[in-house]
Amino acid sequence: MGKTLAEKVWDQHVVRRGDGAEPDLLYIDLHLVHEVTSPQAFDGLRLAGRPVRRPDLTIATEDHNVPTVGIDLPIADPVSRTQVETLRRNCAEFGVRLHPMGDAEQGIVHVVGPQLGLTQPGMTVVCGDSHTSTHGAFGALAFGIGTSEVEHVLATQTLPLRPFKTMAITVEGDLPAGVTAKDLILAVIARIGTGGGQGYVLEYRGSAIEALSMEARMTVCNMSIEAGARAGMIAPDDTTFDYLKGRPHAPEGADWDAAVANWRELRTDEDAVFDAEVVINAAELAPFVTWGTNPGQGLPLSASVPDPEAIADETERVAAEKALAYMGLAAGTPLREVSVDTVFLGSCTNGRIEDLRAAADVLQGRHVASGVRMLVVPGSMRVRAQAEAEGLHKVFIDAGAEWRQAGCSMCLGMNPDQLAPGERSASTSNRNFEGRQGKGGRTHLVSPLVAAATAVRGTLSSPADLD
Ligand SMILES: CC(C)[C@H](C(=O)O)[C@@H](O)C(=O)O
Ligand code: SF4
Repeated sequence: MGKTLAEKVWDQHVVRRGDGAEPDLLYIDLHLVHEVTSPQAFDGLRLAGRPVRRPDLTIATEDHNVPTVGIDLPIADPVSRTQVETLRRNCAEFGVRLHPMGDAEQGIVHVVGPQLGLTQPGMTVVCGDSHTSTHGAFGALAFGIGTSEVEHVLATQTLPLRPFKTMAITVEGDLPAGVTAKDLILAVIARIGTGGGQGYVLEYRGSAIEALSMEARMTVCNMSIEAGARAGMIAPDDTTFDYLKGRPHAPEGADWDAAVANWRELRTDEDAVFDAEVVINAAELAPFVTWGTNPGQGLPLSASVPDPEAIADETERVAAEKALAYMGLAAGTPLREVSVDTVFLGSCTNGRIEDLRAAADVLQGRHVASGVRMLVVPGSMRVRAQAEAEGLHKVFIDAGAEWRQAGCSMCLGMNPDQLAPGERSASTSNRNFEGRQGKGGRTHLVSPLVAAATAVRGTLSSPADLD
């Protein structure tokens, strides 16, 4: 029987087979590190007197706790400052490459790896961060790990793991105009639920996936974790290779040719069998927004806030009632009439250059509605520099949006970028949990196109509503 892409990558990395009784021991090709989940791992190494086994396969960046204004000043918040200073000390002591605040390569860990060409097809990639699934867009097996696993990888460059199940998410057809990768993945999560992917590696495939750009593929894989999956993957193809070629860490010359030849083998075999399969018709998708407090509580923008009474499943009904109470929404309200205070464009889901271009395109010659604040936070300093080279920052500033430095920012509000209690945002990030963007803050997950149109109209909108 043939193998799936995930199984191929897995098999190529087994250092020792556990044969069921014990987990397999897997070799890790790339370990990404940030300030939130690494301090105890470095402490553990220090206590045991161990070095970092492969500093050359380990790279750190400051992202979660960094402010997005005044980055030349000391960080005001003592907890954030300690986190960042601890990462700096640990990286210096253990010889790990770090991109600190202000550095040209600093940014969100999942934006930095791909843009440097560190993330490559067929690799195993880990990070103490759930959205490591992003890197699966390159055909890498990439997943988040806990802090004790971070320590294990730092010490040994391996990880004990039990095999995952595999699920194909096959999306055929063409996405309608104005429908993006973000809408696609929100629709997938609404369909399979936030627990639907549990225990699985998802492989996104089909003509709609093949047609996506590399950055759009990252948006899709990024949110695999929001369906509960361990990882999401897409088979590498010419889109992948074109994106990688010439990046700082991509192979060169004959090594490049050899690498591409190997990467072309990284496809699910015709006769491979997935443990589960979901089929989606791209032509039926529409701009999607969430109305609730988990990423599966989403609907097309043209719909209305659902009525919990009409939900048959008791658990879902109770969850919907609770979500609507928190979100301050009444059943039956058209989603297009929901007004927001804040628009956040950024995060490892939608903080890349194509996302900024898409939003700027909508904002060009328009203005953010009065009473609405819009934060534009590039996913990395490199994205920021590129946007400035293209003049996108001018479009944002002229439209009345705030042009910020790179980081996670309002995606989770571990820095000063937060919603006040009761405030409502349209956000291009990936989680709408209670309090995620600030205590009492209410989050609607949207695409960059919807974010920009919403900023202009002040209510949840798509660019088509602006004509
Ligand atoms: C802080 C970190 C551990 C966390 C994650 O694992 O995802 C964060 O990035 C998030 O998005 O909630
Ligand atoms: S941008 Fe958001 S989801 Fe991504 S790593 Fe940062 S906090 Fe997590």
